[in-house]
Amino acid sequence: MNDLPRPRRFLPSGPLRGRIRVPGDKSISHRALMLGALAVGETRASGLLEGEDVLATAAALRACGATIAKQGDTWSIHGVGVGGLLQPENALDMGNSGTSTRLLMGLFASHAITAVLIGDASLSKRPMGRAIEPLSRMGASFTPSPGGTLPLTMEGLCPAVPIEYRLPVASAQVKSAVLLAGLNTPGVTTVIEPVPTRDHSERMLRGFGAELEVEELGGERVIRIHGEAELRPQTIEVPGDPSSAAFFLVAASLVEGSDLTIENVGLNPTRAGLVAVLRQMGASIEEMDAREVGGEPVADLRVRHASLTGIEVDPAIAPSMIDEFPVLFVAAALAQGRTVTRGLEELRVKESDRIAAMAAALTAAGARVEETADGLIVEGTGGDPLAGTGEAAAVVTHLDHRIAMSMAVAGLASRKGVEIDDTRPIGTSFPDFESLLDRCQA
Ligand SMILES: O=C(O)C1=C[C@@H](OP(=O)(O)O)[C@@H](O)[C@H](O)C1
Ligand SMILES: C=C(OP(=O)(O)O)C(=O)O
Repeated sequence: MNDLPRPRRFLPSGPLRGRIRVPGDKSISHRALMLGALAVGETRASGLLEGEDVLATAAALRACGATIAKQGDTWSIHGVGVGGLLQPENALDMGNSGTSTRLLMGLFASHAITAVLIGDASLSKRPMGRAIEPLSRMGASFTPSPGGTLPLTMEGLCPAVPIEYRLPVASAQVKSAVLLAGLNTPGVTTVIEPVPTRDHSERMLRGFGAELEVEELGGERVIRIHGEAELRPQTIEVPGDPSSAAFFLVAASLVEGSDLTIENVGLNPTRAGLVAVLRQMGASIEEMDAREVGGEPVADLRVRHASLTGIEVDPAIAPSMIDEFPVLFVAAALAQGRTVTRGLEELRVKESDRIAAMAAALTAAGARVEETADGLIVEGTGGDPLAGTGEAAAVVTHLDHRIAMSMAVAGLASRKGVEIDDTRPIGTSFPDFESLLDRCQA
């Protein structure tokens, strides 16, 4: 990130129209690089997200011996083989990325290497204990900063010890960390998921040839990975990121006259919660040309302006739209009536405390919002633009890309605009967000 904050005012918008493509899925991009780095031979990935978070993963894997380079539109990854990661010489900078940190902790845990992980001010506040706990049981040792945060030093163990681990929090990052550690661990490593979370790791591990079984047992998902795996290099096409498409789905729903098609959006059921919730609120979202890309369901989404109505969001759907709540709160702020969300404690340990940050930001923008311990209650305007007192509402983003983009969308549906204190964090997941938004308003 450059040194100086980059503020921007997002002004009331005319209709959003045309056809756009959002960049590649962030979760899938991280995993493509990691599994490519563990396969012997060349993996090729197209559509890879070139956001700062994914580039942090690429840099860390290079420091551990993988060769990763872009050739034209395709990324080429020459892996070192499972068990072949080298000791990095310097501290690995994870930037703003929780996914890079926790998944790489998993990879390193079963390699005989020592690694130092550092991150930015936001990442350095986030809890790493959730990954440290199971990985310690597998034999890795960790020296985190007080509170279980970065910077931390870790030492992997080879051979590590296989475990059976029931996830105490619904976290795809923790699940993936244990599965990735299991790749280089003798025997079978088992993760039990009481609540299903995104399953990109499972899909891609299988795609690379790992022996992995998923069983439904008494309402839980039991995932078993057979260790000392050999991964075969793959050609991967990364679908568009539904978490990035989310901002445009809400923006086009809110702004009158909009008719926008977002091409090639990943619609894995463990990620598609927002589409279902917006439809429940009355949104007009049509799925066209449903197909499979890179082992993931994908469609083009046509979204047209519609009047939204507030709902009670079922907490069970939360994991499948966990990163989309900030922008859902914006949709709720413009809907008719009250929207109630619950069961969202996890939002408090993302890049920022997303419940508190969105409550403050939306209140500044003139919305009526009540913060609870585990969610927000939002009284919508019934479609009237958000009107704060005085000039454009000033919003603090706390180094959180999703707060910045959500409040940019709020600006489009406001009377006087919304002033974001810093747009730089957007580059972590969606570098061309602003230019795409400008383009479809033209
Ligand atoms: O596994 C992943 O790629 C992710 C899992 C989620 O985090 P948690 O595992 O902390 O819920 C999500 O919020 C994050 O953006 C990406
Ligand atoms: C929570 C997020 O990412 P991460 O945990 O990888 O920082 C996100 O992208 O919203």
